[in-house]
Amino acid sequence: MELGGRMLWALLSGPGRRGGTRGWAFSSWQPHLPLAGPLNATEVVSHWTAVFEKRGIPEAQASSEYIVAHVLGAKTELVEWVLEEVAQSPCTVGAQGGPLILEVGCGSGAIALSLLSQLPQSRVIAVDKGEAAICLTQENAQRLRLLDRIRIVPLDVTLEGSWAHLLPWGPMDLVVSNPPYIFHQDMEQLAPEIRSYEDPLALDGGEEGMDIITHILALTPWLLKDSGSIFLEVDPRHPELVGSWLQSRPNLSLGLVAVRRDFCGRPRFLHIRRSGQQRGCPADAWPGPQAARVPG
Ligand SMILES: C[S@@+](CC[C@H](N)C(=O)[O-])C[C@H]1O[C@@H](n2cnc3c(N)ncnc32)[C@H](O)[C@@H]1O
Repeated sequence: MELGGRMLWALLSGPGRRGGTRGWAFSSWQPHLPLAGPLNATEVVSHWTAVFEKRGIPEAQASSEYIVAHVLGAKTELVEWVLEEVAQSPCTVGAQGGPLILEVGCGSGAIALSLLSQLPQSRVIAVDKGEAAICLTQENAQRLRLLDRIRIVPLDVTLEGSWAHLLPWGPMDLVVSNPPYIFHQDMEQLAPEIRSYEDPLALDGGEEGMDIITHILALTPWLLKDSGSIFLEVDPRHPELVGSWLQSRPNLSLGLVAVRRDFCGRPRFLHIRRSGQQRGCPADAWPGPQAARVPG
């Protein structure tokens, strides 16, 4: 966090800033576009994406977003939302006093392990189909001494019948996922270094980016408690698509109850709940697919 803060501070300080005794390599950069304030986060991201591109910095947009998000403390949006829900809703507390959580596509384990460290009564099942991801989550859990509350399971959610052994603790209170959600046609537009080094299966969500998302949702009648919730990170086009998909499948008893935006204002996080709960909608409640169109 401190590094990100220093980096953005140095970046925003513009030409001439030398970084004092903690000199920073970027501090002598001469931005090509003047930064006129006040700026919002999106404008800062755009500005530095352009500068990074000009300088040949790899993953210009992603790097710029990452740094700005980090500085603004927005990097863990999804995790924070889950924590808020747990704090507010007695329904999400499992028999042990903390929610039982399933993470689909755990990658390095960042989401699962953040939740476990914040929820000392909680237990997590983390699944991923990638062997490297499983090993990494295992390593990180060990390093953080959280192994006693996490089960790390190699599993492809698209394979039928693989779920039975996933419920040693019974149905889950929460399902959390940052699944592969990039639209297939957008994969070509990814930066070359992402295409070269990232496993496309970790990112490519199929034609409309919904392949893994719909598998997760379709499995929830077996995996999720009646009062359970699903939190997903998605593409900005997905709130509308997922809302419509759920409306056409009432047998799943799932409703999109809230959407949150990322620090750039894009609708990127979904809260889906199994019906049967009669709670009021939160302030950021999902207005329905028709109202959800993002202008421009
Ligand atoms: C976008 S990454 C997210 C990683 C991590 N949760 C995070 O937020 O950084 C998606 C993850 O989903 C996993 N994945 C992709 N398809 C899957 C499938 N069919 N079943 C289980 N995991 C899958 C990938 O291996 C990858 O680790």
